[in-house]
Amino acid sequence: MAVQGWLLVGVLVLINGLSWSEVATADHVTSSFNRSSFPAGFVFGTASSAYQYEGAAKEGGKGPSIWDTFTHEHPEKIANGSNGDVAVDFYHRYKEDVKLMKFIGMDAFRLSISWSRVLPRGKLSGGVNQMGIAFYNNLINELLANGIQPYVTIFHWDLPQALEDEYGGFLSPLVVDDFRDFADLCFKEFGDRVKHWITLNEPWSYSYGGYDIGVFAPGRCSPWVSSGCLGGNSGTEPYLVSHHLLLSHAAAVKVYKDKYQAYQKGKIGITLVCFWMVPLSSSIADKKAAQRAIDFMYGWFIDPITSGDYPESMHKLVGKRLPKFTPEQAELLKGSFDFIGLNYYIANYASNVPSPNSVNISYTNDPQAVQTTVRNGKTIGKPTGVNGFYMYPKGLKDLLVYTKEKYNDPIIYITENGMGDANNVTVEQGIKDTQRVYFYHRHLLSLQDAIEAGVKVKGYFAWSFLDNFEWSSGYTQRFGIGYVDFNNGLKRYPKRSALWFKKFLLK
Ligand SMILES: N=C(CCCS[C@@H]1CC(=O)N(Cc2ccccc2)C1=O)N[C@@H]1O[C@H](CO[C@@H]2OC[C@@H](O)[C@H](O)[C@H]2O)[C@@H](O)[C@H](O)[C@H]1O
Repeated sequence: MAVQGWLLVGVLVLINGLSWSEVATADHVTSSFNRSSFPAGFVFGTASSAYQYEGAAKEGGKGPSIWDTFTHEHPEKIANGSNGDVAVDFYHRYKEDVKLMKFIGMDAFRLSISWSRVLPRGKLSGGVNQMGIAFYNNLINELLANGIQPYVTIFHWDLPQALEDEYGGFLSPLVVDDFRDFADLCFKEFGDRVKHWITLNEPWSYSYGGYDIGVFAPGRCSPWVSSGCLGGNSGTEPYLVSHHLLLSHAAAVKVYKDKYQAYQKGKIGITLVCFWMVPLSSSIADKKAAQRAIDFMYGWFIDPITSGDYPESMHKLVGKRLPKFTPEQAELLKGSFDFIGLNYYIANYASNVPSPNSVNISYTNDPQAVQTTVRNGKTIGKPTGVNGFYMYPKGLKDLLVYTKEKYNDPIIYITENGMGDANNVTVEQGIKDTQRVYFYHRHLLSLQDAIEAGVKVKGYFAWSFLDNFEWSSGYTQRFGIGYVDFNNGLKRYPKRSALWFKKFLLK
């Protein structure tokens, strides 16, 4: 749908008996809360990832990724057996979509590079796919031509299948040099225009999803966790994979700082995810359990890149199963970022597990903390369209203040924040996402509180720009501020939330 279409929809909102102020009021927005409520230069954007958006899975010289393999070989692991073969066809429609981002008034767009689109065989020695390089150059140039800054994630889980086949991907230390070479290629080809780099998206999710519970590619876990896993050990492999993810991150940062940053003058960081953890009771045991839950989800990664080692609680509870950094690796990791990217979605209650499971050893069981969402019959927040996900805006501020106080007051970008709707209503109903407007309004108020508390947050990215392929949920959940009609040519429509952002972002 061209921009004119979105403009028309905007006008229709007015004609449809709802003036801006009525829409605004109806959508919990006061005209006093808007872009100017944030520091000058604060960046507002939306986020995406290659496998969830691009489609063209076998086009333009792209090689297979583990997500292409996982969705095709194990459709039972994805809702409705769907996949990212076409996704939302961003590969072909990016120019139209960039115009829509401009229509909304976004300052930036977060995208990821498909490793196997630029290096089909995963390694430099396997050859660079110039059509892949051209796609990302065209996309970056289109964004810049429309006044939108590209924030680029180098790895958003879509490992080339060739590297999984050759040495087990991130289970092997061999991945570090190949990731370093991939990152180097990205810096060389795009770094003259890309000034914000994110090495990894949510290493926690890649390890936990792919190797502890096996719901994500490559679908590994212990047999007692799930009979559907394709081999694996939930007590050891998540720790090995995260170790190699961290070493890969550090290697890429070193290359950027040694070879490019001085003259390209960009910044580099990593995106981590953390649920805020609320002790289920005021007992010391539950307060300690909440801290352990944060250590095992967030400290697992932010501790090594700030102190050069894993959290003490992980050493204590994981023991010999936790890999060790050499002194040289620790030095490479310490301070390996200019900013921290943080993805925030939900909070959970955490409570102590009094009798640890010594038989079923896994990453999930190691923290001896169980996460729930109900206390005294009341859920932790308002429900969303995603089972088990409840709104907890205060957790965003709490997580930010925790990071400021515990990790030496780093520069932070919120690189993802959003909520999902169930994909079970008509288009007309789906675009009236007043709950999402409420979600964003409340979370931006919480973000404003964090900034007022002195947290150095420099930007905020809504997940997501468009409804897209939501991993194991396929297309059954909609996270976009832009609606995609999967049953009618992937047409795009602005949701109420997109129009709310347009008003919020007016300069
Ligand atoms: N999806 C994740 C993390 C998945 C961790 S592995 C396992 C699978 C899963 O859905 N969840 C729950 C979850 C979801 C979101 C964040 C953390 C944890 C898991 O813990 N993170 C960000 O969340 C965004 C929203 O994810 C959806 O969250 C609800 C899920 O039901 C749905 O499958 C997932 O795509 C993704 O689109 C982004 O690509 C990704 O960076």
